[in-house]
Amino acid sequence: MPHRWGYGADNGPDTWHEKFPIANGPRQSPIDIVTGEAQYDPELRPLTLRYDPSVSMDIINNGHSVQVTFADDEDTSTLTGGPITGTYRLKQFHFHWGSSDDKGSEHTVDGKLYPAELHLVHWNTTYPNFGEASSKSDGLAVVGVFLEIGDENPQLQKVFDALDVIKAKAAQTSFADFDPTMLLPSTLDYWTYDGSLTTPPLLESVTWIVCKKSVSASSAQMEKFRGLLFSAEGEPECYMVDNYRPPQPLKDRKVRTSSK
Ligand SMILES: Cc1cc(C)cc(S(N)(=O)=O)c1
Ligand SMILES: [Zn+2]
Repeated sequence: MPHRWGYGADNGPDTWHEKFPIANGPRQSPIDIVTGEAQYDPELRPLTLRYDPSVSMDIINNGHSVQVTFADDEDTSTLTGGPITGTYRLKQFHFHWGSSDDKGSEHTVDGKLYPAELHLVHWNTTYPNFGEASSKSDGLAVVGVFLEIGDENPQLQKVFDALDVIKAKAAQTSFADFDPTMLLPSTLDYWTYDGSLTTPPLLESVTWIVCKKSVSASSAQMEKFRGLLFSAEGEPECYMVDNYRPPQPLKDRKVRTSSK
């Protein structure tokens, strides 16, 4: 059985470079966002996120995260504006979280870790499909939203309620009529930089758009993420926690901000 990548001691982020040498590439993600060094760019436009709940399909435990997938054969749910040109189509969203509330996000802000991070993944429709786009330098755009411990989040509760039936790796269930707009913060000011997928194959094809404002989740809701398993049915149980890559070197990149 191939030695699959993961987040454990013997297959975690520090080992990924062995099979995916791009792990040490020039535009890897996530990064620590140093707010004082982010450059305000007046040419950055507001984000336009137009999501249609009718194209949400199912929710899956993919062995690395919990992911909600969308039908992406038309421009039904799109990202335009912001730092990108053209139209990017929503493909899926997923989360990264910790084993406790003091860690879990992938991006950090002035060294601060959040308990979780939502990633809304979009692909550039100048390419024929997600697979083709994922290998192009301008192929993907991922909107990151931090989760903070606070009031229970009724919109997120629909995601948490589905987790009981997808506990093990490869489990999935239908997840229709979900509007991811409800997961977004009230204002969409953002930082943006050129980066990569944060898990293998770590392709350097992502324009990252990290929202400055976070959304809330209660500690009890966060605990539900931690009941998921990395392991499949019939395998020794391994709880899905700490599925985040730590910040990577900024190297020759600048982070821009949409607001002063
Ligand atoms: C492997 C991978 C695939 C996708 C679509 C998105 C990511 S991430 N965590 O960079 O948003 C990783
Ligand atoms: Zn992610």
